[in-house]
This record gives sequence, C-alpha cells and structure tokens, in this order.
Amino acid sequence: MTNGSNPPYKRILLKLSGEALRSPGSMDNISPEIVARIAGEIADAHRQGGLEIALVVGGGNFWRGAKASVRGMDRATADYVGMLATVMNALALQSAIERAGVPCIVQSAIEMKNVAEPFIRLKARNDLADGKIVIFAAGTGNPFFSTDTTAALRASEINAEIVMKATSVDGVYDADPKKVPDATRFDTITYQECLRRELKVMDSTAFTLCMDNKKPIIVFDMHTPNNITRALLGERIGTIISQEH
Ligand SMILES: Nc1ncnc2c1ncn2[C@@H]1O[C@H](COP(=O)(O)OP(=O)(O)OP(=O)(O)O)[C@@H](O)[C@H]1O
Ligand SMILES: O=c1ccn([C@@H]2O[C@H](COP(=O)(O)O)[C@@H](O)[C@H]2O)c(=O)[nH]1
Repeated sequence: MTNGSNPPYKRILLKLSGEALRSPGSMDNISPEIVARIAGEIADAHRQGGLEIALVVGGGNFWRGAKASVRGMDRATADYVGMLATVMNALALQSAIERAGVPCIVQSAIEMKNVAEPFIRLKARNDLADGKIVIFAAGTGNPFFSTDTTAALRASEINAEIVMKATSVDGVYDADPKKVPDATRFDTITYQECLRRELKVMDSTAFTLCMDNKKPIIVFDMHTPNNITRALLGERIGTIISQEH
C-alpha cells in the first residue's frame, strides 16, 4: 500500500534502466514520451513524499562496453563510450524532470562542464537537502564498472537508505526470466543468495557493495505505469534484497 504521508525511506538512490528509455520497435534510443512519463512519476513521488531522490541512469539503450569488447574493441575505450551514453540519458531526464516542476541537476563523473556539474559529493548532499533531484551521470568515471555499481557507490556516499533498481523485469528470479520463462520469482532474497546463485540481475560488485554498506535493494519493473511513484513512496512491489529474508 502506498503511504504517501509517511514514506519509509526519505533519501533514495533510484537506478533507472537505460534500456527502458527506448520504446519497443522504434529506432530512437531515447523515447521522449517514456522519459516524460518517468520524470512525471519521479516528480509526483518527490512532491507527495517530501523525499530526497538521487538518480543513476544506465546506458544500455545506446551501448554496453562488455558487448563491444567481445566484438574486438578495446574494453576500456568501449567502457568510456558507455559512460558517455549515460550522460545523454541523464540530460534527457534532467530536462523532463525540470519540465515536471522539480529542480534537477546533473553531476558527471567525467568532467563535461558545458552540460553538467562535476561530481562533488557534499554539493550533491546539499542540493538533495534543498529539494533538488540530483542525477549522477557517467557512471563511476572508471571503466570495468557498471551503473548498478555506480548506484551502490553513490548510495553509500550520500548515505541513501536504499537502492531501488527500476528495470524491465518485475523482480529477481532464480534464472533470467527473459531466457527461462518458467523461472521462479523471489519476494525477498539475501545478498549472499544472489551471489551464491550468480543471479545476473545486477553485477556481483554492486551486490557486494550494497551488502558491505548495508543498503537494501528493491528490484522492480518500471514499464508498469506508476510503479516508480509507488516504489519511491514505499509500496511493497518487486523483490527486496537485504541481509535477512
Ligand atoms: N536472475 C535474474 N532475475 C531477474 N532478472 C535477471 C536475472 N538474470 C538476468 N536478469 C536480467 O537482468 C536484466 C536487468 O539488468 P541489466 O542491468 O541488464 O539491465 P538494466 O539495468 O535494465 O539496463 P541498463 O544497463 O540499460 O541500465 C533484466 O532485463 C533481466 O533479463
Ligand atoms: O562506472 C561505470 C559505469 C558504466 N560503464 C560503462 O557504461 C556502460 C553502460 O552502463 P550499464 O550499467 O551497462 O547500463 C557499461 O556497459 C560500461 O561499458 C563503465 O565503464 N563504468
């Protein structure tokens, strides 16, 4: 049940799938309509819940470094391309969130001063406290990482209470539900179990960082309208990953 007046988490790191910004069957990497819908949902939760919301967005709608390196490209270079892709997504989201009525800034881990502020942890914390939404772009700034790991890292740095992963599946399964149609979904699962079973819904570095820093994770489907607002306001959807079952 949504508890708009007293949401359980006040400072949240929301990781948005880059892949989910693309509309199915379209040539566009970013769908302005989908971005506007997501921004509206985030703005609603921000207003209703009085929340501090930081965002990390993936880049899978444009590029994944590991896939390009399998095809012969230098891995570090491919990863920098991927990090730049996340900046494009961040700018699209920033503009849409501002249009939805909430002030929003982008901080980039790779300096890009004409379009984004540099990543400065304390400024991000102050901006969140001042009611702005902060988008962390360009991943960690380092190759060989992912935006899920970025989400875990930034959540720890800003002392967010939880990491919410908004993606294209409705939770964590015992196998990839896109490949194994009769996979079984978990309501709750521990970090250790995810690592032991090598579940690929997030990479192991991200799981480990969340585990070590005691950040619970919620994995939920962002295609269902209003799910982002519902999750941010504390409604019980998706799968919760934590220390305890
Ligand atoms: N055990 C599992 N349970 C749920 N999803 C899984 C599992 N194993 C693999 N997946 C896959 O993980 C994907 C989500 O993670 P992934 O990081 O690849 O995408 P994303 O975060 O949505 O996109 P982006 O990289 O653009 O941000 C799902 O689309 C799903 O197919
Ligand atoms: O810290 C980081 C974060 C990301 N990358 C590269 O960007 C792409 C896109 O991110 P996803 O998490 O896959 O959506 C990723 O595949 C990496 O190539 C990075 O190098 N470092």
